[in-house]
Amino acid sequence: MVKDEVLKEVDKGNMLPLMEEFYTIQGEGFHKGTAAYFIRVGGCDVGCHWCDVKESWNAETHPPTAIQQITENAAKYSDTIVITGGEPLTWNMKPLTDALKAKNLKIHIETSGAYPLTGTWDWICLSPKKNKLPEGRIYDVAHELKVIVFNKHDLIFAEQEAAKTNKDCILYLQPEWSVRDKVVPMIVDYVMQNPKWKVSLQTHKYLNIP
Ligand SMILES: C[S@@+](CC[C@H](N)C(=O)[O-])C[C@H]1O[C@@H](n2cnc3c(N)ncnc32)[C@H](O)[C@@H]1O
Ligand SMILES: Nc1nc2[nH]cc(C(=O)O)c2c(=O)[nH]1
Ligand code: SF4
Ligand SMILES: [Mg+2]
Repeated sequence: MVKDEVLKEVDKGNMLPLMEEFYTIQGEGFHKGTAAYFIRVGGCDVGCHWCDVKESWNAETHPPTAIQQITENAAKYSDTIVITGGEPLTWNMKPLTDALKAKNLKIHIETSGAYPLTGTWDWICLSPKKNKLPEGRIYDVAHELKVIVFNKHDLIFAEQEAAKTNKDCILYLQPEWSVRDKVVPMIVDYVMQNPKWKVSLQTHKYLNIP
């Protein structure tokens, strides 16, 4: 395919810049401990200074890949697929989620919500970022809110974001990895004082798995 055609297919969501795929254990949030196949889509301009996958940001460094290929491969590994990135909602997720659904797979997303929600999802983990806030209906449909705590102010931000969510949304505070020793005691204290929140840890990093 020539470059222009590829760009058009990426625009429609029929091809996606694929950074990596791996079968692992979901490390974070509600489904932690559950085996799942991860699809990491490149491209993100949210710019979190502590992002643990900065190599994902530049979409041009990740090969545009046909969703049929992504889907057929993923189906071999697991009945639960996690779409992450980068920021997956940079792209139209409808073709990918339609194709995964046609294979009867459960589809989860990890998203900052910085761009409009596309695709159909069995589980939405919304991890909002101060520098590019989610807008619109994602708060109404998110299954879990996962706020990363880098400093004390993030607890105030967490409450502001929780106030926008639906009543069934499960609320998590997750330590930013590089400052975990400092913020874990603060989070523990906060959750005991405010038990509507739960703690989420990046357990895959403790397990030394992807
Ligand atoms: C790399 S992001 C990709 C998906 C999407 N861009 C997002 O931010 O939700 C996956 C998850 O890891 C979290 N995360 C990224 N860097 C982290 C870090 N240094 N410490 C803790 N969580 C982090 C994000 O907040 C998000 O919940
Ligand atoms: N094991 C594992 N669990 C995860 N949960 C969310 C992740 C992500 O980067 O989106 C992630 C990841 O990178 N690895
Ligand atoms: S939104 Fe997600 S992928 Fe983008 S910089 Fe922030 S943590 Fe990284
Ligand atoms: Mg990760």
